[in-house]
Amino acid sequence: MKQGYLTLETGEVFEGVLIGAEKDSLGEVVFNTSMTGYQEIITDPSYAGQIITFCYPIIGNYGINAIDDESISPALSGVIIGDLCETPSHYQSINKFSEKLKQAGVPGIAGVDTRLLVKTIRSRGTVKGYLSHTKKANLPTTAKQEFWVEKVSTKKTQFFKNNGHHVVLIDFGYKKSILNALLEEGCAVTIVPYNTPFEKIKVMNPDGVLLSNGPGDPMELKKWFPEIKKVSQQFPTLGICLGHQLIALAYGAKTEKLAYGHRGGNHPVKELTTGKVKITAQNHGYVVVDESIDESVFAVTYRNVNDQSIEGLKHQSNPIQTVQFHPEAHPGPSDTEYILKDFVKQLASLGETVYAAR
Ligand SMILES: NC(=O)CC[C@H](N)C(=O)O
Repeated sequence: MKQGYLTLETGEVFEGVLIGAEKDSLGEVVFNTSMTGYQEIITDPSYAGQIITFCYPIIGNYGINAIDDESISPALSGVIIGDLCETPSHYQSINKFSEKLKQAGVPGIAGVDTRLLVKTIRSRGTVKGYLSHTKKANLPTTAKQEFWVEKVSTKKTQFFKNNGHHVVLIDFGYKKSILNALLEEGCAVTIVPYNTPFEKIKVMNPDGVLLSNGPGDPMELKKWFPEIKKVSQQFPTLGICLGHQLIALAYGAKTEKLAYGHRGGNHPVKELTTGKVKITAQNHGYVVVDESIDESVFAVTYRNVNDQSIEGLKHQSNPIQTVQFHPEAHPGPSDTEYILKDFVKQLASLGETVYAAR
């Protein structure tokens, strides 16, 4: 195995051995604290452009199976792990973690002191890093700014037939588990590209619309805020993660970047109406700014127990709900799967809703 290096823009260099695809890679170095679920994590399109550090020390031990991919292929820029297991043991395993990376063209580095790296990111804030086979004094500055949503969103509209309500899923980089959750509830689902205008969605005559998760800074989608607002004014709407941020922005709120993001499977979130705490799966670097919420338009429904950040919003008069966390889980706890179920259930009761004048 070849020696490799991770150079952070703040100057620290971490050594290890290169795994996966043989290529250098630049990305935002983030960390995920989940103890399981590496397959779902590397295939979550929201990680496009990022290099993930796995906090859990052993990765690859239960292999890769045929069912847990969250997308067609990993879109992330790299992985950083402690111990790589090359002898997986699980009855469903069909591949090795390192092989999966190689096949997807994703480079990685193993044998890294991930504990020290995570401590570094926690003190520095999220930093850019460069994965390569040589030590670098500086990060490449020539890399062009990518628009990751464009890369991971579907190019074509896709239809999934079913007997229940028709939901349009706007694909900013959706996780397969969101689609599966809708299909399990009996929904017919139409997946549309991220840049589908309101008029086109209107013609599809959905019973509800779901705005998916996705990579990058939500402000990159500024051009689409008016369309998103129109969609939510016309149809019962649920926003998940990036979808949550986009709806907030479309109504005039602001987002900001967290110091080092929430990524993991045990983020406690308080439901404000009941005081109950749910344990959630999370993966986000941006949050909606508290002070920017117009409370006559949106009520805050959930808050993160650790840092009090906004985790959910509900429109004061229309059926628009958003969550910053991932109710579809995969990986992570299913405490909040009722959010997707309730979204579908309310479509039944809404029928021909007469919307309040806005
Ligand atoms: N999972 C997501 O949808 C992530 C949303 C956004 N890209 C963020 O990092 O905050």
